[in-house]
Amino acid sequence: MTRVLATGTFDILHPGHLYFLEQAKMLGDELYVIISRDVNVNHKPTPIIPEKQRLEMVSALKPVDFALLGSLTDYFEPIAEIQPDIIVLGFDQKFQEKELEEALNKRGFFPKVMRLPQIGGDFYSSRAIAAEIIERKKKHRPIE
Ligand SMILES: Cc1cc2nc3c(=O)[nH]c(=O)nc-3n(C[C@H](O)[C@H](O)[C@H](O)COP(=O)(O)O)c2cc1C
Ligand SMILES: Nc1ncnc2c1ncn2[C@@H]1O[C@H](COP(=O)(O)OP(=O)(O)OP(=O)(O)O)[C@@H](O)[C@H]1O
Repeated sequence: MTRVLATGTFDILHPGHLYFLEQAKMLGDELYVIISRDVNVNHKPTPIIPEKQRLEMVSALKPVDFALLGSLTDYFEPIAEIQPDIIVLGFDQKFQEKELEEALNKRGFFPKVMRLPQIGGDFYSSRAIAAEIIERKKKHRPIE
């Protein structure tokens, strides 16, 4: 049994997320997904969708066997529980493969870390969807 782990915010779901999770699942037999905690999303605007709802939606996706909320304080805590054989990184995740692998090795974990590709599409990004909603709202605002 090969256990794959993917991580992310998954705020407003789109086919880019689905592609990422499908590719991840194809690398092994079971796919675990860690959902970022609201308080830990500091590298971009705070998610619109609260963490429990993000978890509920990701859990329901076909490639996902088990999704869970991440730790509030220690990113290595869920890794110890899950014991993944492979950790996948998305095309835009800031972690570097080698650095992450070294940090994991220091703590006694030896998964393979792999970077997955991007799939293009106009609304294949949560922020692009949010930006479009704001633009349309502006256009349809009645003239005062
Ligand atoms: C190996 C690994 C473990 C992670 N564990 C947690 C965690 O326990 N709690 C959390 O809030 N975020 C955790 N994250 C962070 C994210 O889920 C995500 O990578 C981060 O928010 C940036 O990616 P995004 O912009 O695609 O959401 C982890 C990330 C990695 C790579
Ligand atoms: N178009 C895409 N193609 C492939 N992977 C994607 C795509 N969009 C998101 N992902 C991956 O899905 C995971 C979760 O992504 P995240 O929650 O950051 O969504 P996002 O749409 O990239 O968000 P934002 O637009 O706010 O940056 C990340 O690993 C990310 O690389």
